[in-house]
Amino acid sequence: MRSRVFFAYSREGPAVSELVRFDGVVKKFRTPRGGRQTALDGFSMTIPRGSLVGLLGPNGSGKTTALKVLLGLVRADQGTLRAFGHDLPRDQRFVARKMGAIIEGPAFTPSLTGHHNLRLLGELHGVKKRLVDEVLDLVGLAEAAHRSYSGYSLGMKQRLGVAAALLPSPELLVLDEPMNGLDPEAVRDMRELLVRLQREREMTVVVSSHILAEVELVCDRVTIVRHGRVICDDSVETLLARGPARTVLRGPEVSSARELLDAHGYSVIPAAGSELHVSTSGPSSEVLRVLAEHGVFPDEIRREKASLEDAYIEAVRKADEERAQIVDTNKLSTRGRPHAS
Ligand SMILES: Nc1ncnc2c1ncn2[C@@H]1O[C@H](COP(=O)(O)OP(=O)(O)OP(=O)(O)O)[C@@H](O)[C@H]1O
Repeated sequence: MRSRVFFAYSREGPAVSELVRFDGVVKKFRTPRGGRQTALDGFSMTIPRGSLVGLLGPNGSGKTTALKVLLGLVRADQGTLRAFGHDLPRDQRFVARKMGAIIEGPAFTPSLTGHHNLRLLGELHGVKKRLVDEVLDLVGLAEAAHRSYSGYSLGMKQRLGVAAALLPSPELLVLDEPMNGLDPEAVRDMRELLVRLQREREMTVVVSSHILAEVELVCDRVTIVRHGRVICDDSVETLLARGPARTVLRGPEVSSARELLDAHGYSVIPAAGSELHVSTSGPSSEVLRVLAEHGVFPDEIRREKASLEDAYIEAVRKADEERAQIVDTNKLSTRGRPHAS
């Protein structure tokens, strides 16, 4: 039989396939100088039940704010948010019981052991000691459970954070940058843990991250946020299939090729071994034509499948282009408007 921790599937009748839906959510913060900082600007996304969602976006794009709104830590100014078939913030208390989270790093008492820290948190949720042992085991900290938290590595601290988030037996686990600052081994442990929670425990997991290669490996869905708006909310498969292909150029002339292609609006990433990765929605021959017209001839050219990084950079570039066009159009229409007399 399933343990109590994870026996959390819908008791409200048929399973809701869409666990969360943000629709046009707006959040503006007051700044110390009395201004307004827009963190969410019509934010819309869905979280399907059972998915492992990667929430991506540049620093300050609104990821943490969106997660805080979902968790009831911040109140939206406009828009609608539904979770588990309930409206938020109206039914926040009901929905809160179904979610576990780490936002901006968990706070633990350094002098206490991992086990003791969790016992104290467990008392808040009214959970039994057995459950504390179970979550510690699940995150791979059973052996280190009775060591003091201050001696834990960063990876162990992050996993203890996940263990704490699992204490309320959540259906939805929300983790803000759980892989931040971890070494490759700890990243791998965290990746395996997330996949296990999703596949074996049937949990829905949302992770915000800047580590695109990891997101590509573990997530089945990606939401990209830019300037408080969602510019892509899709399965990783669809995003990669729809995204640009990559033309790889190699040779001594790649730095001039980079300048040229940059100037022609291509997304260009320099890589190791004098390689240049060029995201292209059209055929590689278009890239070669631009180079040849300027007398630049790479030694080697090959075409590769795009990575999530290519798709991400392309999505952000397109969104910025569209935004710049809207700004230009607004400027023109303001200039063209007759002055009030
Ligand atoms: N409490 C607050 N008061 C004022 N401004 C805030 C507050 N919280 C967030 N912001 C601003 O809202 C915007 C979005 O911030 P948020 O933390 O949601 O971004 P993020 O995508 O999570 O960034 P990062 O990747 O750096 O964690 C930023 O401009 C930030 O400075």
